[in-house]
Amino acid sequence: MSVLVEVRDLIKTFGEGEAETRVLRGLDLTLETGELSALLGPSGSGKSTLLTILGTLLKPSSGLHTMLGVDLAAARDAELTEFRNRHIGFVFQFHHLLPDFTALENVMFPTAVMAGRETASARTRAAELLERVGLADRMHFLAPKLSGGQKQRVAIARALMNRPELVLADEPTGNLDRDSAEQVMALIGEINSEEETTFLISTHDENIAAHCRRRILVRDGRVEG
Ligand SMILES: Nc1ncnc2c1ncn2[C@@H]1O[C@H](COP(=O)(O)OP(=O)(O)OP(=O)(O)O)[C@@H](O)[C@H]1O
Repeated sequence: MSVLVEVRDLIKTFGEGEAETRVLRGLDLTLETGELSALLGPSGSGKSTLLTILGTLLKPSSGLHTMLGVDLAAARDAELTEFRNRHIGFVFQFHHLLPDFTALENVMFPTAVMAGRETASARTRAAELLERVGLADRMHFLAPKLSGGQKQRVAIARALMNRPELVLADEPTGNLDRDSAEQVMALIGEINSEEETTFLISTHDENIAAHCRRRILVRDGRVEG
């Protein structure tokens, strides 16, 4: 295994002066390639803030953050955007699918839009991914015609479109019933072992954490243990 992500002495504060809140307080974390980890911790402990920083959508106040050996804490915004598009996928609690488009278009669009055109290879890749997540027969359904679990599987396919090394998931099953949540986690487990994609999944649900090989507990802005 090799180191994919490294975070050292990460500090994140919001606000200034008397209103300053220190959310991450010297957090250390290493993620190895191919890990499937649950990110656990009490509400307000800083899990979403950490995921947002790891996703390069938010800058830390200080500390070291590297991924694939690139110093992201020092990178400029344009570099971060490029890096994020190439190497990181996101799955959120709410799927954020575009309602006027089909499952296939929802998976394909982010990549096609970035490339400035709808490429044949993007369409092929999107179709393969939808097959992979068990939605070959739903490809041409408009997003609102899919069930909650199916929408979340489309969101997973979309996150994998650019073959990211890291997928960050913030409560990905928080909006699903128990059976759909289990299916989504089983799928994540399969993709993780087949493709060595590293997953970091924030959750409050022990049943979800049980699918993950590693547990990372955040408390008071630090990783415990
Ligand atoms: N933009 C912001 N401005 C000010 N405070 C913020 C901001 N974002 C988060 N916080 C604060 O940071 C703390 C940690 O929030 P965060 O969302 O990271 O926690 P969490 O562990 O993900 O919680 P939950 O499990 O409830 O989702 C909270 O006290 C929150 O109020």
